[in-house]
Amino acid sequence: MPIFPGAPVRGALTLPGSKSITNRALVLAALAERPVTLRGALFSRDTRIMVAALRELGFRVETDEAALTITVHGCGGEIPAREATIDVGNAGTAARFLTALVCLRRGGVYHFDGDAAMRARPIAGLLDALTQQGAEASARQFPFTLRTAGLAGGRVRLDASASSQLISALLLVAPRAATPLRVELIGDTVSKPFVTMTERMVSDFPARFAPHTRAADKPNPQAATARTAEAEAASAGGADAAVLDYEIEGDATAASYFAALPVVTGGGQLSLGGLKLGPDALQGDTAFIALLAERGLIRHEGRSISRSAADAPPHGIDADFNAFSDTFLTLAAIAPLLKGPTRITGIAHTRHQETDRVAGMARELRKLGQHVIETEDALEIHPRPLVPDQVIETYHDHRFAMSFGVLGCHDLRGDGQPWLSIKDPSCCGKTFPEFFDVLDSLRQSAAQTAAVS
Ligand SMILES: O=C(O)C1=C[C@@H](OP(=O)(O)O)[C@@H](O)[C@H](O)C1
Ligand SMILES: C=C(OP(=O)(O)O)C(=O)O
Repeated sequence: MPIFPGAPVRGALTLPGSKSITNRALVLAALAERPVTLRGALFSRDTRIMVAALRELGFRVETDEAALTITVHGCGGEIPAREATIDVGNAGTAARFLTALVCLRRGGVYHFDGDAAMRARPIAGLLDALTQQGAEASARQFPFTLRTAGLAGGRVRLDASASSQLISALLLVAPRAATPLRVELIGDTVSKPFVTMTERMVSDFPARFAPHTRAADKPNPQAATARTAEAEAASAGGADAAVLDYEIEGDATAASYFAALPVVTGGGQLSLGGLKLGPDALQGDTAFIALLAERGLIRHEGRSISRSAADAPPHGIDADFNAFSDTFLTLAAIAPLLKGPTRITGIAHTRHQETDRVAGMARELRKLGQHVIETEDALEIHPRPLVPDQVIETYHDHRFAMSFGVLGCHDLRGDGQPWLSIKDPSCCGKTFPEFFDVLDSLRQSAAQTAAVS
């Protein structure tokens, strides 16, 4: 698909719901003792995979895509289906969170598989930890069958150096273990803000249960009191009042593309609806916007991102992206337009994501004429004149499609004509199905503004 470049963007857009928050909230709601409605939920391939899997496991889940709501009828920590086949696609969150979730059931048999890419993604560390709790896995990567034994709790050793999602998976189910689960980490932790997000969501979720208590076999006086209070509130307000609401933040990783856009189109101003900032915000990926603002590439005030044609030329950035690595591709893709080299470190773990992102990014940038130095953990991009008329390979990775989609908005030849094409742009459906429509409508409104002024 050719990308049409645009004039300086000006306008407002609403971000889709966060993938990470939606998929965590779906799991927490499935574990809750009363129904929860997620509002502003993301509807994309990754969240549909999670919804389908929860239904496969016997949970009642109602979706209303027009209203962006999903209502989950949780089963208080029980997993209804004793046997199920679960397809996790290429959704890391679904793959890791569901593997841990099913282990709450004693005597269950669950068959897991995913896309070809998922068969190469890390899961062994989590399976090893769950094995310490009595589960038996037929293999140490997808596909595998998991025979489950419930979660007894106690000490569990976990190697999560490949992905923070392995930690989050255990943290989401830990409060439902029969006794406290103590996770001892072996090796380094990557993507730390996502672990904090999990901890905060587990403790703040509206339909929170009393930790380490299974209603059926381990009554706890405190939990019983909480449940009675909830039941009274529900009967006083009628059936609808029993449904709790949970608001999903706009996706901060998706926001990175629009934060980069004014740099690419030579200025403009965008308002990012749904972006949540401040101490209550859950997503560490907002650090990307702060980084661009701090280094003078954009101005940033609340939800507004801007850049004026009169601003100093944007310079290359040297930064450690370990904590917000999904956004490194956004910066790497626009690095050819920056003055001087860009150096991105802390990204070795992204070699095991949708694709080997470090190698893939180096390959695509070289195709565009850039001088790229690739090491295990880093990329150094030295800008060179862009080579037009290239087709960007996306490797089934939404972030390649969206990042290079943003670069393509730069009017390289100054004639408003496409100079870059994206192969398989629909892979952005993993987290942001409407991405290219939003980009196109911003381009059209920028063109109208340019024609009027
Ligand atoms: O927990 C999460 O929601 C995520 C954690 C990160 O993965 P890793 O911990 O594998 O880096 C991130 O890249 C992914 O998009 C979402
Ligand atoms: C790494 C990503 O996804 P996943 O949740 O599949 O790990 C991502 O969205 O960039």
